[in-house]
Amino acid sequence: MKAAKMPLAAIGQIRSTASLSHNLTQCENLVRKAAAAGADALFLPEASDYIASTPTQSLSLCQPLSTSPFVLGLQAAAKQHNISINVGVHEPSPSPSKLYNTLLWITPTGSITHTYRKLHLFDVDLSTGGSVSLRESASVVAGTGLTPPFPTPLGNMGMLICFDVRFPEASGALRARGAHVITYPSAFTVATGAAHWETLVRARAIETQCYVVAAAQVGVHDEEGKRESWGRGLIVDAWGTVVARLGGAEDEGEVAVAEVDLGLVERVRGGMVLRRREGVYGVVE
Ligand SMILES: O=C(O)CNC(=O)[C@H](CS)NC(=O)CCC(=O)C(=O)O
Repeated sequence: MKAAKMPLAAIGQIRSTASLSHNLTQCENLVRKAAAAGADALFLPEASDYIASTPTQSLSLCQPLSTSPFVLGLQAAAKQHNISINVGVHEPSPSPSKLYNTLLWITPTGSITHTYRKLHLFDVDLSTGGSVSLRESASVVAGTGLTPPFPTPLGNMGMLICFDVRFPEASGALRARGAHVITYPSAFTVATGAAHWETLVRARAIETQCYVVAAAQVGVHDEEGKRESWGRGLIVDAWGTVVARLGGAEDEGEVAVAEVDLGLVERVRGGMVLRRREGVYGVVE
């Protein structure tokens, strides 16, 4: 008997700028490529709608999900190509001076069925391993909770964003609530990407025994050259093996695909049971 076809995941790599229409065109091209490759879902990076140069510009570009031409355009593309889309965007918050860093799940009918708002904000001032100074909290307000994993054609989906990858408690909680796949759309800096990106993504896959899908922004986002992202999107299986990978700037506008084998997830989990100990982790003497 022929084995049932496994679901196929695609990651897409883009270089968002402050032009929403340019970014939508890039993403629509990736939807076409992913659909042509037979993918069931396309995973796009964090902040696919735009990357601004200043907090003021970011606020001025932000639109409600229900009227954003970027979001509406991707909903239409999902429907046209009969594919699910996971995409990071900005979303207005109740505060007039802050927005949310939000992740959307769009179904092949074009509906937004699940959202997640980034919990951990990237406020850093680094001198080790390159100089990085970014203050996400200047324009972003953190979300207040995890989105429980939900069923998709690829298995139960857990959603997190970028800097969240440094907090294993978050991915661990999603695994405990039934995730088979965890997504981390990202815009890693070049300095921290070179030092940590692949190690962090693979570690989250290994310890949660989940597939991890990590689509990434790549290249220089602004004319002044102030923001540059590391790229190198990855799909990692539940054993920690990299099953799809994109490179740096040469892979702007590219997709990479991998099958999601839920049988592998079960075999990895059954063969190595990561049983938590009760009553010990909360206490450090
Ligand atoms: O600014 C936007 O609009 C989009 N958001 C981002 O690019 C965010 C916040 S500045 N970047 C990260 O979280 C990088 C994390 C990172 O690089 C690390 O953990 O090392």
